[in-house]
This record gives sequence, C-alpha cells and structure tokens, in this order.
Amino acid sequence: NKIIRIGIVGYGNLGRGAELAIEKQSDMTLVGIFTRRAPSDVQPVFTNTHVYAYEELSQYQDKIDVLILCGGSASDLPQMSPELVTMYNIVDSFDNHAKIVDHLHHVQEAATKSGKVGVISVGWDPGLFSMNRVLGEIVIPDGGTHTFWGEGLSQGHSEAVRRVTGVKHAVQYTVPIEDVLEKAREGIGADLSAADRHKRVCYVVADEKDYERIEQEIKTMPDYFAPYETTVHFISEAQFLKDHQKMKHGGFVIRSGNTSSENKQAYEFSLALDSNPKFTASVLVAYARAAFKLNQFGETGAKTAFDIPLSFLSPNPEKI
Ligand SMILES: NC(=O)C1=CN([C@@H]2O[C@H](COP(=O)(O)OP(=O)(O)OC[C@H]3O[C@@H](n4cnc5c(N)ncnc54)[C@H](OP(=O)(O)O)[C@@H]3O)[C@@H](O)[C@H]2O)C=CC1
Ligand SMILES: N[C@@H](C[C@H]1CC(C(=O)O)=NO1)C(=O)O
Repeated sequence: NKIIRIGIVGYGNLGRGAELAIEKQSDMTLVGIFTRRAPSDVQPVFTNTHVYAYEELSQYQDKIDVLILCGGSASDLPQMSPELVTMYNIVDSFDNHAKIVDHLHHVQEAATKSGKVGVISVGWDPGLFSMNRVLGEIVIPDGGTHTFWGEGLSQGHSEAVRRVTGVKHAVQYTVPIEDVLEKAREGIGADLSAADRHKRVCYVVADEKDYERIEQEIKTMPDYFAPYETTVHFISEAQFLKDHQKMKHGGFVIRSGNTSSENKQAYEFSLALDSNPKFTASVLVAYARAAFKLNQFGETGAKTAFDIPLSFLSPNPEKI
C-alpha cells in the first residue's frame, strides 16, 4: 500500500491537531505545513516538520497527494478550497451551514477542471453529526431530529470572532438551553432551530476603545451569531490565558419517532471531546485518506460525508 503524502494548509488549533493525527497514521507521511505567515514565525509540534510559505504551494504538486485545509471557515476556506482543488486533492471542515451548498458548487466547479477530489465540510458538525441526522431520518422516517452542542468551545465561532478587527484573543462557548434539552429527550421540539436550542457566550481581549464596535459586530454577524442570544464579555489577556485555554466540546444528535404505528424508537449519537480541534483533525485525516483513494479510483469533484463509503476512510478496509 502506497504511503499517502499529506500537506497541511494553515497552522492554528486544527493544523496542530492534524500534525498530531498524521503522526498516528501508518499509511501517511506529512510533507509539510504551508502558512500565510512567515514560516519562521510558526513553531510546529514536531521539530522535523517542514514549514513553507503558502505561496510555495504550487511547487509541491508532485510531492503531495492530499492537502488538509485548516484555515478558518469565516473567510479562509471559501477562498482557499476552490483555489487549491485546482492543483490538489483537498479536505476541508467548512462549517457555515448556511453557505455549505454554495461552497460545494464552488469546489465542484474548480475540481472538474483539475480532475481532483475536494472533500468539504467534514469534521463533526458538519460531518459526523450530519451523517447521523441523515441516517436517523432514513431509519425512523416518522419522527423528529434534535441537535445539541455543548456546553463547549466552538472553533468556528471562536475563529469568526478572532477575525473581527481589533480582537486580540477570543473564544466562544455554546450553551444548550436546559429546558429545551430536557424536552428534546422526550421527543418534543424537533422543529426548533439551533438558535432556539442554544445561547452563545464570547470572551474577548481587545482595547477598551473598540469594545462597543466589536460587541456590535459579533452580535450582528450573519449565520454565526445574529440568530442567537449572544453575550460578549471583555476580559484581560492575563485572565484569557489563565481561564480560556481548554477546548472541550461535544453534543448529540437524537432522532425519535415511529417505524410503524404502535412503537416509539429513539436513535442517539453523542460526542464528549476533551479537545475539539484534535478530534476534528482526526476526522479530517481519515477523509484525506478517502480523498486520495477516491481519486485513485478515478473519482473527481466535490464530495461531502454523504458521498463517501466508510470503507474509504479506513486504513484497513479488508478488516472491516
Ligand atoms: N466541521 C467541524 O466539525 C469543525 C470545523 N472547524 C473549523 O476549523 C476552522 C479552524 O479552526 P481553528 O484551527 O481553531 O482556527 P485558528 O484561528 O486556530 O486558525 C485559523 C487560521 O488562522 C491562522 N492562525 C492561526 N494562529 C495564528 C496566529 N497566532 N497568528 C496569526 N494567524 C494565525 C492560521 O493560518 P496561517 O498559518 O496561514 O496563518 C490558521 O489556519 C474553524 O473556522 C471551523 O470552521 C473546527 C472544528 C469542527
Ligand atoms: N463546527 C463546530 C462544531 C460544532 C460545534 C458547534 C457550536 O458550538 O455551535 N457547531 O458545530 C466547531 O467549529 O467547533
């Protein structure tokens, strides 16, 4: 079996997680990290990991089989995924649910020109949770689906806040609304929106002169915050570094209903994550394997988690 040669694009929480996850794969090797910063400013986890400038990417097409894109969904991936799938098989974790279909079309259009595979919006939500929502609806056709996240740190929302001008550090915690959560377990409230089910709490480090503008920009941010009850706390850098370094998260998908007239069936998938980015990166690495295998089989174009057989994710498909 060929060793799959991986490149990581973007070195933040997810990029670091990908570097660690690749180390655990016997069928993969990390060729290098590509960053928009000066390579000397980026300290990889492993000292023998090469760091290159993003602009050098076009020179590695014969040395890399798949790129794992670890940029932010707020603004990086909409530009990077269509751009890089013209040269490489890619995987991304694009998670702005309101824009996933547009992203799929943009990657599809670019991938048909290059004959590469672009796996988009994988991770856990979108990703594993999406797969379980669909599977629940298929096997329990007459019922309702409930998705809850947290309480925990959303990387997508945290990254989106960090992109607001003047924000020096930021995290966002997603908090499920307790009574809605309890009713969901009784199968009540399937038609509620994510904003009916959760509140969002941000902790931000910035200059005081920018507080009012930053709070307003966060609360009105389309898709990520506008639909939600959102609280913004401004704290000192010292407090941030002391209290907000953990990235725990998790949640669950419940599907409950009837498979025939007289029964009550319940289907549940849950995650409890000590590190959101390290878990997500491990999912991305599995989909990098699938992107490579699909392309080897002659597949091209944009793919989501719904399009990819589980066997393509496995390092040992003969054993499953
Ligand atoms: N589908 C899913 O289930 C999930 C999706 N995600 C997605 O992953 C995305 C990335 O999350 P995360 O890794 O936490 O985001 P980060 O903010 O840590 O990193 C995003 C990018 O910012 C740049 N960056 C990182 N650190 C610094 C720094 N100190 N100074 C300047 N630039 C920096 C990096 O690019 P560069 O190296 O080029 O500078 C990096 O790729 C999220 O936006 C989210 O959408 C996350 C979890 C789950
Ligand atoms: N994409 C999310 C993964 C989950 C968590 C989440 C939320 O807390 O809103 N939505 O989906 C992330 O970036 O962490």
